[in-house]
Order: sequence, then C-alpha cells, then structure tokens
Amino acid sequence: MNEVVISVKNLTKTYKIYDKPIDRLKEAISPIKRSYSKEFNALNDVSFDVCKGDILGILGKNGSGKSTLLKIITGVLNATAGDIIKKGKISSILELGAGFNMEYTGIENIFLNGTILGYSDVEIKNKVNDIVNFAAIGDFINQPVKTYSSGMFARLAFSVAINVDPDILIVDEALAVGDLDFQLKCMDKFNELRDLGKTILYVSHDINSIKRYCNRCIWLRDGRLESVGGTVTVCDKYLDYLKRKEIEENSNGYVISSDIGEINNIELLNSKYEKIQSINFGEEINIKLNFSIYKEIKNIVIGIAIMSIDNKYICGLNTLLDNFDVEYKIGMNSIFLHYKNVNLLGGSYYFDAAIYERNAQVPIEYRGKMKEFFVNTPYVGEGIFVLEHNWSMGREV
Ligand SMILES: Nc1ncnc2c1ncn2[C@@H]1O[C@H](COP(=O)(O)OP(=O)(O)OP(=O)(O)O)[C@@H](O)[C@H]1O
Repeated sequence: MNEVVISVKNLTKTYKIYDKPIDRLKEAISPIKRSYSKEFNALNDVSFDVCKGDILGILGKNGSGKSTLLKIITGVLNATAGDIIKKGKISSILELGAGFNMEYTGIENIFLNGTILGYSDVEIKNKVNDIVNFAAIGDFINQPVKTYSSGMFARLAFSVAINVDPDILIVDEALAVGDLDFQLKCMDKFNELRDLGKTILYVSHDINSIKRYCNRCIWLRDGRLESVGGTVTVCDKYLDYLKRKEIEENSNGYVISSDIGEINNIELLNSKYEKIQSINFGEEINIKLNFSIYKEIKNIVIGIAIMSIDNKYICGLNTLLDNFDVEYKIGMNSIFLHYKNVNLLGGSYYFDAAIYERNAQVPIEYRGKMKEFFVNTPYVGEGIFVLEHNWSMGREV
C-alpha cells in the first residue's frame, strides 16, 4: 500500500450568493440578522486520497469546483467543513505568480516565494540559477516584475513553481505558457518530476492529456465527487456524460413503425452466445435481433447500426449490402450478426435496428437507440475506433 500524502475528508465549501450587491450590505447591517442570501456549495462532502507518486487528473466542467478544491489543498482558501491532511511541500501553478510582489525584482521574488515555501536562504541560493536559466528572461530578472510582459511574468512564476523541488506539484492547465521552446522545457520538467516519483495534481479540460499523464482521476460534478479511480475508467465515464449532455433530450429513441412487422429486442452475446452487459476492446461478439413479421411481404432487409451517444454514425450494416437473404416466417424470428473484432474505443454506444422492404429504402420498422452498450478499453488510441495497424522504421512492411 502506497503512502497517502493528501487525504481529503468530507470537504465542503459553502458560499453565500446574493441576487444584488446591495443585499450583502443589507444583510451585514440588519438588526434582526435577516438573511438576504442563498447558500451555494462549490464543494459538497468530497473525500478522496492521493498516494505518493500518483499523478491525479482532476476532471469537471466549468464551475464544478476544481479550482476551489485546489485552492483549499494549497491553503489559499479555507474549507467550510471537512479536513485535509497533507504531507510534504506543495508547489502550485494554480495562480501563476500569486505570491509575487510587483515592486520586487525577479530575483527578489524567487527568494520571497522560496521563503513562503519554507526553504532557507542557502537552499534558495542553490536553486536560483536553475530557476533563472529555466525562465530565460535575460536581464529582466534584475528588474521589478511590474515591468515584465505577461509572458515573462508567467515564465518566471512557472519556473519558480516547477524548480523548487516540491513533493507535491499542482498544475492547472498552465503547461501551455509561453512559446514552443518553453512549453517543451515545461513538459521535460513535468516528465522529470513524474519520473522522480513526485505527486502531481493536474487539472485540464484536455482529456487526452489527462489520459496520457495521469494514473488516477477524480471527476467533480456540481461540487460533488462523481467518480474516482483509474484514469481510463473515469475519463470514459466523464466523456460519456459530456456527450450525453450535448444531445437533445428528444433525440432519444427515434421510432418508425407499421403493422407489417416489429422489432422485439436486441441481445448482446459473447462469442459463446452467452449474454453480456459490456464489451471488452477487440472482443468478438454476436448480436441477436428478435423481430416479428405479421403480414406477407416480398423479401425484407434487416439493418443494424452502431451510433455513438452523441449521435455519430459509426457503422451501419444491412443484409442487402452483405447479400444475405433473410428467410423469415410469419411470427417471431431471430437473426444473428457476428462482429469479429469490436475495436471501438471506450465509452457508451447504441444499436439502432431496422426492418426494411427489399430495397432498404422504406423502413417497415426503425428503432433508434434500441440498446445501449459500453466498451471497456485500455488507453490504446484516441478518436472513435482503432484500426488494426503496426509501425515500422525506415522500411516498408
Ligand atoms: N467567491 C465566490 N463566491 C461565490 N461563488 C463562488 C466564489 N468562488 C467560486 N464560486 C463558485 O463556485 C463554483 C466552483 O468554482 P470553481 O472556480 O472551483 O470551478 P472550476 O471547476 O475551477 O471551474 P473552471 O473550469 O471554469 O476553472 C462556481 O459555480 C463558482 O461560480
């Protein structure tokens, strides 16, 4: 069991919200202590642990409470309730240069920040050269920071945060500071800290970068901890949630029906024809579609499509395209569709199913979003699916 370096227990942060600015004053001077505010929980009973060496990704939409959580962890904000236990020096790139004094020179600010972090003068002197070289802002290092451009300011602040040898580093989307050279240096430093086994808390809206760097994730939703666990699982759940939010409610279950036939249900089966609830990446599966035909009709076509939950058309197959004759009888029928390798990337998808007349033009019955399924995928690629592939250097395969 790894050593826990941050333990967050039942953390709640409550703000008072006022409809009008004047209400704040009215409340402050009300002789009968009348309330003019509503309470709002930016964080609501959040608990999780971070272990030494974890790179914890923090996911959540705008306003979900990520910065509030990080500010409480770094100590610039107090919680309303709950506890945090922290072990080690925390350096944060959360509010770049928040601890800087604008009248001081760059060098003086390096000492100021180092002292705030608890380093002695001698320890800071040993780090100054690294910080100055990393920031690479030339002679400006001896000028007051109020004369800096915003880019220079960010470079120095970033350089201090990342070079002070923290035990725990908090990075908030800020790795994209400065020009390409500086970004590459930052990424190298980030990798170096990771390889040294430092603990990193990383907030980003770029889910692929979270998947690339983090081993664990938390997802905050409206101030509550919605999910905590392995990166791929939490990211895929979060992506599903984002996609679902995007699609309109009324796009659920598009149906066309007639009295000629009916689609009864779809079953998801593994290669041994046993029922399954979810699919593992690359798995061989079978789909059993049960349908009924009530009236004689010349030839029918069966179609099954896979749609992503944000309604992208992933793969549509039908018996006409595959030259497969559907030999139906009046009454209940079953047809099987065999997929060899389901190389879909992780997340939720739907099956649409349809019965068409012989030209696959007119639907006898169409059932949209008929069955939802989930694909479990390790982090093997980005996008929607992974084509079978291999790499080679300097020669054709
Ligand atoms: N001082 C404050 N008074 C009232 N509400 C606040 C205050 N500070 C933050 N909030 C609210 O708390 C919620 C959480 O804010 P927070 O900045 O933590 O979100 P976030 O997840 O970091 O968002 P983003 O991704 O946009 O940075 C938001 O609804 C925000 O409006």
